[in-house]
Amino acid sequence: MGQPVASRGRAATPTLGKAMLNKYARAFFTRVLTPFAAFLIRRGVSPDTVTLLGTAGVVAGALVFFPRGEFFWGTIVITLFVFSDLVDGNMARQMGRSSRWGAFLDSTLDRVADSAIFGGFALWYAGSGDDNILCAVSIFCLASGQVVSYTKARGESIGLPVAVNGLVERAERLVISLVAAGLAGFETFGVPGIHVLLPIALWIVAVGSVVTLIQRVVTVRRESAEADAATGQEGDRPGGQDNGREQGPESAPQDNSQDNSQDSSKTSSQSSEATS
Ligand SMILES: CCCCCCCC/C=C\CCCCCCCC(=O)OC[C@H](COP(=O)(O)O[C@@H]1[C@H](O)[C@H](OP(=O)(O)O)[C@@H](O)[C@H](O)[C@H]1O)OC(=O)CCCCCCC/C=C\CCCCCCCC
Ligand SMILES: Nc1ccn([C@@H]2O[C@H](COP(=O)(O)O)[C@@H](O)[C@H]2O)c(=O)n1
Ligand SMILES: [Mg+2]
Ligand SMILES: [Mg+2]
Repeated sequence: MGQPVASRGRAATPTLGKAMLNKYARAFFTRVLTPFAAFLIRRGVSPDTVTLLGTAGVVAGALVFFPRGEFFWGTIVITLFVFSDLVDGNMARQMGRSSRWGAFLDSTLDRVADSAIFGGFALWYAGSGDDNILCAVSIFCLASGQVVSYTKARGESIGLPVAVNGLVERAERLVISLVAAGLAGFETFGVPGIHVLLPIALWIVAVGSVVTLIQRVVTVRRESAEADAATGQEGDRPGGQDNGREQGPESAPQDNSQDNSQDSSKTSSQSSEATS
């Protein structure tokens, strides 16, 4: 235990295909948000509170405004709250209290927030937006985003490094769709034709998610074949460890305490992101 199966006996696999925002923007926002995170800590606020309130704000912004076509104000409210996702981890690290529970809560509530955002778009197009195809594209963005996240979570839970993030990970999905929604909201203030940005963004997120899904599935396929070859296991033998549910030592959830001295709850791939 401790190290992903596929990386045992060789150097740690670098994370390939790192998405642009996680690579370049995270460090910038970490610097900008660190004083605010320190302020919240001094006021006795906990990282879990920030995670919960941030998610509640995103969900409220998305489900109150988007179904009514109020994209400008919806985006403003969501933007105010969505950065809590960078603040909570920042606080936990400053406090030296990064935890597995915190990692679980953070990722789980990310899924809730994403569902509300793309669900809000779907509700608009199903109602007054009156466009069945864009309603379907919004639902596709919602579902494919969840599946993209699941591939990494499941791959890591069966002990693989999943050393790829792919073209469009969560930060890209959010930035592309929210910038477009915010700008589309200017239609209400008299800017003609700008609402077309939202459909364009949804199509980009939908296609990008498919590409990302393929990148991750191909990576997990390769890594699991390598891991099975290295350990002499057959992944598809009858009654065998077909899916990691039988928790032998090779398939047990990782103890990442060796991976990242600052954050024992990070997965191996998150560790490589954090250190690059
Ligand atoms: C003139 C006005 C125009 C009006 C329109 C403009 C409005 C502004 C619009 C949008 C800004 C949206 C910003 C959204 C930023 C989102 C940042 C964020 O939440 O990033 C999340 C991520 C956190 O990492 P985690 O480790 O918690 O997440 C993991 C990850 O998501 C995995 O993803 P997946 O596998 O699904 O791919 C999950 O698997 C895992 O479970 C999960 O835990 O942070 C990053 O990734 C770091 C990068 C942050 C980049 C932020 C970029 C912000 C860019 C532009 C902001 C512009 C702001 C302009 C404001 C203007 C206001 C008028
Ligand atoms: N309530 C929380 C939230 C997060 N964490 C830790 O932060 C990591 C995520 O960092 P972000 O910069 O992406 O927010 C997460 O893996 C946890 O280790 C926490 O402990 N408690
Ligand atoms: Mg977070
Ligand atoms: Mg998060």
